Amino acid sequence: MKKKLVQVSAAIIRNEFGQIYLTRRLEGQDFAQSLEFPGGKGNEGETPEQTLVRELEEEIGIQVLSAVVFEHFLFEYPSKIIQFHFYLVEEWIGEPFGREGQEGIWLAQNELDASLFPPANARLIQRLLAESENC
Ligand SMILES: Nc1nc2c([nH]c(=O)n2[C@@H]2O[C@H](COP(=O)(O)OP(=O)(O)OP(=O)(O)O)[C@@H](O)[C@H]2O)c(=O)[nH]1
Ligand SMILES: [Mg+2]
Repeated sequence: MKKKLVQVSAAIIRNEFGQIYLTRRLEGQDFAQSLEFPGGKGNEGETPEQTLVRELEEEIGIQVLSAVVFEHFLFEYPSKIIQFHFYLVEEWIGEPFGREGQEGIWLAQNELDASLFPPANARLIQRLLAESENC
């Protein structure tokens, strides 16, 4: 059967100290306990940016003021293909917290570890690590 194509928007939320806000996926979700960039699946008729703004409000209670495209890419999982829309978010209102009960942490960009994330994130994390060497 043809795999379903799922649209997902997620954010690299970076503060003035070069730290990134990550959440831990909950039991019952795929990749439970993995770290993730907050975000989620698009609803019918939404643009990727609208999805991002809605998901960040729902999941971590912040209002996005600016989101810059970081990378769009496709990743094939055994059961589906995900079209990812990653944004860099450096301006927002509110203090992020796990609104759905998920743990949230701030981690220095140069301390990201791909082994703690779902496989789709590996290349993105490599890029963030490489870019953090220039800071
Ligand atoms: N948010 C997010 N999802 C990711 C990342 N990496 C990655 O493979 N994914 C996958 O992308 C999909 C995102 O869906 P999600 O579970 O966050 O969706 P959602 O917030 O709309 O939740 P729901 O489906 O429970 O309503 C999942 O299959 C998840 O495993 C990531 O860094 N952030
Ligand atoms: Mg989500």
